Amino acid sequence: MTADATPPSADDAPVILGNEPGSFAWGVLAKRHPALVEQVRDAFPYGPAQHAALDALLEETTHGVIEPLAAGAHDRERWAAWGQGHFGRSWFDVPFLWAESYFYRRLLGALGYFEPGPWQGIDPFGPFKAAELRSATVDDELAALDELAGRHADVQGPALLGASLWGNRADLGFRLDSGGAQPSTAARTDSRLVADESAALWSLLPAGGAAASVHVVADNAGRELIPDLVLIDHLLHAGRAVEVVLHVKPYPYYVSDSTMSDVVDSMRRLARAQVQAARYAAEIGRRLWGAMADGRLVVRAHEFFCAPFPYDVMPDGLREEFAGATVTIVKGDLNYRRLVGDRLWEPTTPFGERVAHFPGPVAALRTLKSDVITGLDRDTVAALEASGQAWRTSGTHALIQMGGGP
Ligand SMILES: O=P(O)(O)OC[C@@]1(O)O[C@H](CO)[C@@H](O)[C@@H]1O
Repeated sequence: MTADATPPSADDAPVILGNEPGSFAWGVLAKRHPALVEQVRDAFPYGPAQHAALDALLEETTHGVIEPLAAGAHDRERWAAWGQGHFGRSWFDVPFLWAESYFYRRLLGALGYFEPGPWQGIDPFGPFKAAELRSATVDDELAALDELAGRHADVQGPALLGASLWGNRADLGFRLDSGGAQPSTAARTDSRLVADESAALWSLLPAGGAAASVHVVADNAGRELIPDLVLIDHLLHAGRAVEVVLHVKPYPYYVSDSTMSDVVDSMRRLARAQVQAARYAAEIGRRLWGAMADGRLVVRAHEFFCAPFPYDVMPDGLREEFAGATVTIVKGDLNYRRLVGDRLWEPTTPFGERVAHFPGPVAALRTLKSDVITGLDRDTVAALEASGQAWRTSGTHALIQMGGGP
């Protein structure tokens, strides 16, 4: 990673680019994206036009320069504006956040996702998401919920928050780098929270308080979305919240990010868990179904969630929505990068300072899977650095941080 030539202000840290060989960002562009193109290619019986488009995308992203969207693309104007100054440059020389986001838009475009025709709306990551949802690991995780049935809200709440937090480790893009290995329970128990401000979150959501409006900005489908939904059910059922708004992506993104159809699949998986003798999971599924029906749980898919920008430039409509929330829970690594800015911050940069732009209280729940980090105390940073581990990027560490505007 190197500094952008023109950082917005002298006080800001360098914007992350992908042009330093060996860096995390470089690895994503040079290795993770090409591997993903091949995985997707093998997962569907695509025709010659799609294969040719994938070949061209592979060549462009690894050796070429960034091309604009094709004439006639429904969002060509929008991306032309979003990408000013980037077209014609190497994919490695523009902000990493922008390059990744545009890569997913282009990958879907190459497969005919947006065009009227037989491939329109077919999620290229669907087979990977479906396999995860069918897995025995999910059976076990749903069955384990029975242990929480009937327990006090103060026991359920922290347990379910932890499940939602560590669910973020189950990220299909991340597994492209980890040889397809599922994160093991052993790895999870070795893992550490580098910051835990969950007490401040719970203070906004007392059980039985029931006046809160909670927004949840979702991240991955499957093994992350299920615990997110279970946490949402807990907030509603324990009277910690009167309504929850769940924000998902408008189209498939970053491999496993949740779309509306993933919400439906996860809710079905919960509601049908009875057959795996996971009774409490099934009860939760039915309650969530009911909450959707009576409007206490609402799902939204704003286009900004697939935009290549940090959240400090979110559009006014979205800003107003978050301003009305008691708290917004923001899940995952990418959302964290967008929340604090995709820059090489000093790890001790106060998180609160970085998210002062957010229009209301915000809680970040994230396992660490990229170089961006803020809000750590000096001792924690020293211990992490001394550990010799790849603590920033390996997903072995996690955080819960609180901040936000008025
Ligand atoms: O947002 P998530 O699912 O927690 O993580 C997304 C991720 O896997 O993708 C990016 C690299 O492609 C990194 O920011 C991060 O490692």
